Amino acid sequence: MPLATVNITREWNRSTSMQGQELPERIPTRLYLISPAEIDLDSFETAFKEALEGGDVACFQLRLKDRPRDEIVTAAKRLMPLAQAANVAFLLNDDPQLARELGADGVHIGQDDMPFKAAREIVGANAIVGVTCKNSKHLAMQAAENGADYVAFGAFFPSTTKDETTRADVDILSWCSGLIETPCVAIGGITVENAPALVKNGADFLSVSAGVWNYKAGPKQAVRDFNRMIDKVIATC
Ligand SMILES: Cc1ncc(COP(=O)(O)OP(=O)(O)O)c(N)n1
Ligand SMILES: Cc1nc(C(=O)O)sc1CCOP(=O)(O)O
Ligand SMILES: [Mg+2]
Repeated sequence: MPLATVNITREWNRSTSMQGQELPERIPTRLYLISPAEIDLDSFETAFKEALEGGDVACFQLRLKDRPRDEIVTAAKRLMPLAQAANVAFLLNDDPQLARELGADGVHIGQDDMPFKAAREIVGANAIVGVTCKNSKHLAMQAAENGADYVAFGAFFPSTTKDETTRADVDILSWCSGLIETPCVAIGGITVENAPALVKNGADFLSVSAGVWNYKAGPKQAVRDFNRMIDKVIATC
């Protein structure tokens, strides 16, 4: 399985403070893009290429909900090479078996999907397996103990992409980044304008769909503006 060289890990840079102690510096939060639930492949491929041209993106998740398998396969075969050529991890939503068959870099599973251990068994130790934890510290600790590569909290804001969500508070991001090594992903209605609080509170990744694909100035400018916002916020941390 071609594994993108992107590591979903949180490493701490170290710098020496004035008093000579070592202080960890924040690794900048990174973007994790999610496809719309339904796409026209030709026009989305154009938008996807534009987003990748806009700047740093860590991951992309293909999340075609309730679409025929052959449509998902066709989209993955078109989009995955673009992602991996740009060193962006390509994840599939919901379906570990299909992720493995497609040679994806990983899979995202929620609480109503296949259990983590079964998913890990299918995709193997080298693939990325992320887990939805909504607003639950218990789910996050359980996923981390099981070996999840990231835990996803949300929704932090109302989402136009997913109807049924559980509201999460930014405190869970600072709790997670202060307690567990597993990287934390923030998701749900995230925009350039409302994301600073998520970055400030320790989100390792911002998982965004409409905030990029529906951005007024286009997906390339969206990625650029998200990264500029992240750099600005991290500089003040
Ligand atoms: C990064 C990320 N976080 C959460 C989700 C939601 O997953 P799930 O709860 O399984 O809901 P669906 O996306 O399957 O509708 C996600 N996909 N990605
Ligand atoms: C896929 C997904 N999961 C969520 C959760 O709360 O678990 S919110 C969501 C949709 C993310 O898209 P947008 O950035 O357009 O809100
Ligand atoms: Mg799911």
